[in-house]
Amino acid sequence: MARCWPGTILFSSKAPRKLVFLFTLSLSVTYLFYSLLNCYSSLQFPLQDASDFLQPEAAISPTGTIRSASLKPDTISRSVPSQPAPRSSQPSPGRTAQGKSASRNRSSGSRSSSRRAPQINTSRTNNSTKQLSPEQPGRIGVSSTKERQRSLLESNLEISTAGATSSQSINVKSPHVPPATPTDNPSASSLQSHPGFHSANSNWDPLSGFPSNLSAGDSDADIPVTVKVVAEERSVQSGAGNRLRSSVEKSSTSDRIPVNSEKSSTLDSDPIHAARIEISTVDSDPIHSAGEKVSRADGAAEKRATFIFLAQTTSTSESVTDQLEISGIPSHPPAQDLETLKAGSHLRSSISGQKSSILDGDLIPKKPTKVNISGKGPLYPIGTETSSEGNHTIPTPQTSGTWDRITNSSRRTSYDFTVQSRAFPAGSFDTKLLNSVSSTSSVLLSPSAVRNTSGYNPFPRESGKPESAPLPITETIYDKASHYKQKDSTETWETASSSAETLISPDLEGDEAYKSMRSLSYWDRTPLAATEMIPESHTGALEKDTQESSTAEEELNRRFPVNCTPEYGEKKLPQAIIIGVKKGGTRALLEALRAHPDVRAVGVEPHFFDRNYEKGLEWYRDLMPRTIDGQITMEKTPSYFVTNEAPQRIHSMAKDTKLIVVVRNPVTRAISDYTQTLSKKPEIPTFEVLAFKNRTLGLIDASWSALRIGIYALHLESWMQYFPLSQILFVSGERLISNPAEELAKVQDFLGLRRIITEKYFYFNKTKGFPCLKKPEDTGAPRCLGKSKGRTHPKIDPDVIQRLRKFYKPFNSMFYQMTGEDFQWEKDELESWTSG
Ligand SMILES: Nc1ncnc2c1ncn2[C@@H]1O[C@H](COP(=O)(O)OS(=O)(=O)O)[C@@H](OP(=O)(O)O)[C@H]1O
Repeated sequence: MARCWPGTILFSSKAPRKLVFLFTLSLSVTYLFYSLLNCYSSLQFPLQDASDFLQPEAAISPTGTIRSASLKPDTISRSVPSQPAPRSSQPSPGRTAQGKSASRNRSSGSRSSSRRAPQINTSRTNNSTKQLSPEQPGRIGVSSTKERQRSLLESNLEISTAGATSSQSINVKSPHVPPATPTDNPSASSLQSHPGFHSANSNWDPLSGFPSNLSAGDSDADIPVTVKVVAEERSVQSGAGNRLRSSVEKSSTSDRIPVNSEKSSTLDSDPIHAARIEISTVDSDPIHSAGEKVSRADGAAEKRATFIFLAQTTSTSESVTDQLEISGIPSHPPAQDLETLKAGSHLRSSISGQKSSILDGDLIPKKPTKVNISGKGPLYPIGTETSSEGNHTIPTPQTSGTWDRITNSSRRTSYDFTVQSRAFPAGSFDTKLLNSVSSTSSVLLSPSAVRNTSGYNPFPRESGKPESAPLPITETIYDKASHYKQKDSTETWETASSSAETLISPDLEGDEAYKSMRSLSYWDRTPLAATEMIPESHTGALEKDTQESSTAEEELNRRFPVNCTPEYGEKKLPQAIIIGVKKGGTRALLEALRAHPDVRAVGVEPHFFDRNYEKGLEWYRDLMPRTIDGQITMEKTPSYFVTNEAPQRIHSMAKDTKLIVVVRNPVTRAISDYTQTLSKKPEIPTFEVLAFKNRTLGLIDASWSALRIGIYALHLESWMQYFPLSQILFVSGERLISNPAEELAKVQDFLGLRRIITEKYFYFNKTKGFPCLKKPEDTGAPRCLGKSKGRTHPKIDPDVIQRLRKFYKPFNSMFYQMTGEDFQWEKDELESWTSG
């Protein structure tokens, strides 16, 4: 071997010295050249290590084209054969098999981003080559890594022109992408710790929220589900010069399609900037084909789609906070596609993935951070007799981060997540609990209804006059309130009667009502602090939705403002919130609590977590009354209970917030809800008409908000994903009327308050037909709630009531199991049914 080396020959032979010198020189020059080359390349690609989580960026239009302002149309139209992707990026057979196995135990760590990175094969001819450099105008998601450039070189890039604006349509091949499994899913633990669920199912799938010991059912379950994902990146900056740019890509195991364009703006004049991106599999590629279908051994099936969302914030400011909210909205397909899904099938979707960011700046080390993202949608019963639409959001914990001391720096974040929808055919549940839910096969919950209470129109049909005559429903409850401590009837009647009169002021509507925003409690007429009144600037934010708002707000607006603000204490965010349910008795409870010296509550419903969230926590805090040490701040907004975003939002405000839900027989609650709407819109159709999709077939319209709100088990599930049950108190709306002191004792204990509001505080007012509040030792006048509380309900067809009872029965029993408490609504109904 040594003999073959030219140097050996050179030195062994009697070569001239000049030749030896030349040989040595050439070796040195070569070495020097390679050293310099090496040095240059490391200067060129200093962020190579960041390539793990940075995706190749492109200015992506909604139609799937890449825009680059610097490209000239005449130079970019071409199509080139693809070249093989590098071996490291090819899906290995093993990995593909792994993906198809639908293993739910896959760790998120197994999803290396290098595998996720799209392999883009590009071909270039002559001057057609377009370097997709970060600095190009109109570009997003900057990544100048060597890895990225290699990807681009190896990509299959189809470049075409589109009118005056140059654009490239990108056809990116992606390797197999197995979805991540969240390592920490709070929903799983809350479900598992729940007594009802725990006893019925020892093993719960943390991702799907289904029992993992499902028995096999129909294996032909298809999942005709489309998915829309809304990702929103916000940057809150403290100085000028911030810019936020975002782009998004959708990918699946089989392809990767850019679906949305850059959003970019400077934040100088727009301190809270939001880049909102909607990705939909519907537009170009339904999940049928884009997503991967996985047949499962337990008879269920699932589809997945993976999305990548890139965001970049460039900053010259001192500090930046950025937040991301993702919600997946799986939607059911048109009714005809649903035929494959048998009645009793269930659908559930989840979202899981990771947020990875890197800070890139002079003062900041390039250290990637990773945050897991996960969320789970509600359990959806699906039947063949359903509406043509249906979707639901998947509540996803908001991720946020703050970066400080930034000068000319940028943060690049990639969100890589998988939306997974799983359908479980009828009969695949072997638990009594879920079978009872499956039996309500004619129910499909309407998407818009579930997603957004305020925007939902509960009366979409032809209007008509209600046919039924009024019937005072509350009477039956009072007849049963045998242990109720009544005051001397004559005295009470007169006092309460006049008291009630003084509470009823002339009707004020709209602006007028808001201008006269009052904060005086119904029961406690001690003048409230001015701070309890909504500031003028806030009133616009509390605009009423006449169909969905509670009347409490309206009535509060009729009170006279009293300006005697105690200037001591401070405004705090609420530590306890009455989150529901509408028409459950929430006002009665709050007003009773306000008589407690250690409770301070805002009189109106702030609707912060459903309608005014974008106004920020400071706005919310400002609505609150001042408190001193030892006092708790409260508010009530009953619509929170049915607002999908509310649990996550309240959790992100303070995860130890105490939640109170006043629940009431869902049938009576629905009638009460309807009565409220009827009082404002007498022209609406009858209850009987609105309650059915098809009355002949007996199909209940569960998308009607008045009925949907009463499916407590469904809504509670969303809350259990964020809060342990020990943090939620369920108050019986019926007992709040029949024995308010007892319910108040429970509430005070739950809130850690002294038991001050006792039976001495209440008396039953026969005229009002409800308990009213009095001060202990008979000081002060008795106070009853206003006339919008305890309305006379219209008489409803008994057959309709019967059908509704049947409809709610399985949901009620599920709710009893979830809460560990039997609210006895079936028993109440039976009694009122037989006695009536
Ligand atoms: N003490 C007392 N006085 C009057 N009304 C009482 C009381 N306690 C509970 N209730 C019941 O409260 C029902 C209204 O519930 P909410 O206050 O939650 O309604 S709202 O959502 O705020 O609009 C209201 O419903 P309707 O009877 O249908 O009007 C009452 O039944």
